Amino acid sequence: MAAMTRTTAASNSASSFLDNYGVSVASVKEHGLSRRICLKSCFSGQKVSLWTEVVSVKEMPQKQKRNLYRISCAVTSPTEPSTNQAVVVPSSETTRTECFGVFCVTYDLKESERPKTWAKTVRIAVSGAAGSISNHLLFKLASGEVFGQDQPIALQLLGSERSRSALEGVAMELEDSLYPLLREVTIGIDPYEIFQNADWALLIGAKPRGPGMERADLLDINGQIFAEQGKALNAVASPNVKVIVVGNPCNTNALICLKNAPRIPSKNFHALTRLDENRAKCQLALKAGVFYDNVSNVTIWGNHSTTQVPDFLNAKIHGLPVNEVIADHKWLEEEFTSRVQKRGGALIQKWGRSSAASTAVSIVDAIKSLIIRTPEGDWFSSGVYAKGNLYGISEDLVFSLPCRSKGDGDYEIVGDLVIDDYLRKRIKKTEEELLAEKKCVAHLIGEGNGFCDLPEDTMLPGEQ
Ligand SMILES: NC(=O)C1=CN([C@@H]2O[C@H](COP(=O)(O)OP(=O)(O)OC[C@H]3O[C@@H](n4cnc5c(N)ncnc54)[C@H](OP(=O)(O)O)[C@@H]3O)[C@@H](O)[C@H]2O)C=CC1
Ligand SMILES: O=C([O-])CC(=O)C(=O)O
Repeated sequence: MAAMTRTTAASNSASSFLDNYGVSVASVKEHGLSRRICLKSCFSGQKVSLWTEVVSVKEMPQKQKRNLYRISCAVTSPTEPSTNQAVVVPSSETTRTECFGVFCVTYDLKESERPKTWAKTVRIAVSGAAGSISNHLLFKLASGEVFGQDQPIALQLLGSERSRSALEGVAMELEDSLYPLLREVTIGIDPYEIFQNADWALLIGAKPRGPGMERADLLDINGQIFAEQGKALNAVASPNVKVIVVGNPCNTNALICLKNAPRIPSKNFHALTRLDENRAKCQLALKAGVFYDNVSNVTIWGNHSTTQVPDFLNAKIHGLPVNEVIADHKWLEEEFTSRVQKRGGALIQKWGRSSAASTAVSIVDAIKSLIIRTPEGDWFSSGVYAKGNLYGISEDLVFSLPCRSKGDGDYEIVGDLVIDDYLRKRIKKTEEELLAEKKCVAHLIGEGNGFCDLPEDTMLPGEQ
């Protein structure tokens, strides 16, 4: 693997020194006469701020047909200034996972510019990275808008043979954007490599439903992608990785993914229903004639499909129940619900393609909801593993529910919403749909043979 390298234990104390501080050499790449060294992480501990840079690379005599490089790393800290050396052995096989272009060089700030407080790099794996949603999302992630302006980012981008060239194009645009927080970009087609040590996995890539394709076929084709990716996450991602599944049908894909990743807590898997919540807030604001930041407590129940249940009963405008602000109850029960359910399709009719920018924004919202404390009394919607919910919903599903977070990446399900007959009937319907989808993919979640008997009106929001 040309891009994979390791430091030899026999070299000297440098590799263990580097390891101790969370720094390792990720790759050595030849560019004409020069060699670019990719450091795996720039680490800042709580007690000492460290800075690492490769100051020289010297080719050593060939041994067993491999090049050895002696890399001198200057590692300095306020308390422990030191210079060490490590020997790096690039292996001879070739892989398609590699650090990209400018991201293979050491990030090199002047002493006076070195931030004192930067945290350990957050590793974000993104699948479907050359697709439309990613084209908006990646730049938001790299800019610091999501994780904060003192948080270095590594983007690990998963594509396929199909998108290989486009993926390089994406990485070139990231290069040209000169984001100071973006320390690494790796691109590749093997989830076992791209998901290595991922702290977040944003699973966007999925096959769109083609003309004449049955939903059952879509469930099976995409289910296989998510089963494989679940296995890869299980094998190589951070044990506490947070996974947001966007690729449709996202609830069932998320269920497949978590069932194939037993090492990772099921709680860490989400299906994106935040776009639906945002759409619902917008419609309520429009009807009430208020700006949308006055709308809160909006829940999307169930599946990201046209059976989803946008909840106006528990929602609030200006802190008041929606029912008290919008007198037109017929509109709420009929038009509002259907508008939110079909908003994706309405947009496709206008644009000629499905929501990409607003989906990227909603992924950002979904991440922020987990890393920032939920405002007192409010909640957000996410498709989560429905274990321990207080609403009598089948446990073994990924179901959109009201959630609240302390901002530590974790969340709890909010258990005290009012469910009236109107809501109950509709929640039942979306639950039945998810149970039917689950039966279709039984073969992908270790529950025997898949058998598909889907309700006729099962659709994605973008289908009409
Ligand atoms: N949950 C939600 O709220 C929303 C979900 N979505 C869903 O997100 C997904 C991505 O949307 P978007 O980025 O607009 O789509 P694009 O078509 O622009 O990109 C999708 C990517 O999926 C990958 N892919 C994986 N397997 C296949 C396959 N068998 N055939 C074709 N492409 C494949 C492709 O990348 P590669 O070749 O690199 O694998 C492609 O770049 C879709 O499933 C869409 O339905 C969209 C909007 C909202
Ligand atoms: O159906 C689609 O692919 C798009 C989608 O999920 C949405 O707009 O909510």
